[in-house]
Amino acid sequence: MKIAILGTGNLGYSIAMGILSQDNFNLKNLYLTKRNVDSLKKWDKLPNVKISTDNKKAVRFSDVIILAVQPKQLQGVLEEIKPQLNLKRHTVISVVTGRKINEIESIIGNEISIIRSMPNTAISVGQSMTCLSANEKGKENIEIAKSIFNSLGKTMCIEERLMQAATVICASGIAFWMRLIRASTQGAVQLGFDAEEAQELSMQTALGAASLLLKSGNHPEEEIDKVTTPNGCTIEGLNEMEHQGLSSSLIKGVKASFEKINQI
Ligand SMILES: NC(=O)C1=CN([C@@H]2O[C@H](COP(=O)(O)OP(=O)(O)OC[C@H]3O[C@@H](n4cnc5c(N)ncnc54)[C@H](O)[C@@H]3O)[C@@H](O)[C@H]2O)C=CC1
Ligand SMILES: O=C(O)[C@@H]1CCC=N1
Repeated sequence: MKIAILGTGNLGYSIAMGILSQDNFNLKNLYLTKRNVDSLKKWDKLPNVKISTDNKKAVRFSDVIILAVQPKQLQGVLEEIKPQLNLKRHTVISVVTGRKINEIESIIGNEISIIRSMPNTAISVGQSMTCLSANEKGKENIEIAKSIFNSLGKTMCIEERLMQAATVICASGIAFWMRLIRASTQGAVQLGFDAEEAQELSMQTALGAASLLLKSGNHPEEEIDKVTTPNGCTIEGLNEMEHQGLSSSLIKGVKASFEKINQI
């Protein structure tokens, strides 16, 4: 696969990290662009990686174009690369928050494959949850996007109207879960563990909880029932957390994030 990432900032960098660290990724060339390429220099020596500020050149040398710039930068980049786009050859994948497929089509047309995608930063370690939607032409090439993002985690094809919600749950969700892990770590320190041990305990326990649900297919409450000994310490802690608004604050946070994303 010949892939270009236009705008290799936080998210673009994470995607590049993921692609370059997966041994089984079918990569021929990876073209990375950004305005100041200094932070990408360490990859310049890799034989299949090219670093540049030149978006047009990156498009000419690639088949899959991943757009990873800020929302306000997208229009300029699309206008710049439009003359280089080949309707048969190129698949354009946008990971830009809040920019709809029809906005992209209004600049580069609807005869080219356009896939709107929302990965999260766990893509750098091959564990992203990535949602995908495509325009009519893009539906023919959705397998290309799936093969890229399935190599870097899991994918789900969704209706485009749900893309903002998916962004909150999966992309912002990484930050939400980090805070929960940090809070649990702080609790463990208060109970006597040193900071490093506390974080390891919290991280592995979070991974174990998610793995239990993934492997068993069970509802979280079914697993909670197995842990909550009657009159025991788990239900005592859980009920106190709920009295303090744990579930309610998470749901309100998700809603606030969703309201904000609709203003971006
Ligand atoms: N799914 C997720 O987990 C996340 C998604 N995002 C979304 O991803 C997009 C990028 O966000 P970040 O990576 O945080 O932004 P960023 O500002 O770190 O990266 C954007 C990059 O684009 C480059 N750039 C700007 N104009 C350019 C141009 N004309 N040609 C080539 N490169 C250009 C900049 O130099 C910068 O390196 C945004 O739409 C953001 O909302 C951001 C963070 C996390
Ligand atoms: O915070 C944001 O607006 C972006 C979109 C999802 C993750 N980061």
